[in-house]
Amino acid sequence: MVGVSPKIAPSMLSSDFANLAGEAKRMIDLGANWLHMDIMDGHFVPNLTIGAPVIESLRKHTNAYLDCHLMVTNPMDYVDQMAKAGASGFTFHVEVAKENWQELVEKIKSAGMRPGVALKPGTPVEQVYPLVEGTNPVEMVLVMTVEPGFGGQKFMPNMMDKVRALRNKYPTLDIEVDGGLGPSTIDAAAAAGANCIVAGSSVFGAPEPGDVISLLRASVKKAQPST
Ligand SMILES: O=C(CO)[C@@H](O)[C@H](O)COP(=O)(O)O
Repeated sequence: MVGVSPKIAPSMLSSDFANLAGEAKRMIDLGANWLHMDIMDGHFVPNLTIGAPVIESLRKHTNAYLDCHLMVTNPMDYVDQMAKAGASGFTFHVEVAKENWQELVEKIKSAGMRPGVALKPGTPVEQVYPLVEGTNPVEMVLVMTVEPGFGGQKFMPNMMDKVRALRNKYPTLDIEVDGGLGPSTIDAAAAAGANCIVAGSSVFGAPEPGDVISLLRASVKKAQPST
């Protein structure tokens, strides 16, 4: 397997939102590569979290890569505001972009963000292939390993078939997994080929979050020895 570098991205959904800047700094100081930001609209998923104003506030306190996962029904409406707010990555859901993903990817890139596509557990992996292979491809695929909407859910091991299929087809693609990742599930995800690891409750709920971040990274490195 060609090496793709590990990116450990604590999900800030599990952080203390009242102290977001402090929590972000704590995660970066403990070795996180990215900060994973869950944007929800209360429609695509049955939960509401943060939007561009909070990203804009956080951006004043950190230079970190803000890996934004848009769990929204109309991602196109969010591109300009997220770029202006300081988002680094913009990952939209394939389920709501079947008609306009080419225009959407173009717009995300033009706005200076890195495009990614996410898929829910019930969505066949084949649906994202055209987005990875197009002339204007996405740069990351996010395989949801829980139903999107809430932290603290149980990892779905059968999603590893999707990760394996993606890694076999695309040796250098960034493949992210999100939901239920922690010390007991990381080895399965890493062995399947995931290199970008989102982890919320396992990091923020640990007595030593830095140890969990290190363990997640070590597992990805072990599975991909050339990184
Ligand atoms: O996108 C989501 C939930 O929709 C995730 O980013 C969760 O926040 C991950 O939390 P844990 O499962 O790691 O607690």
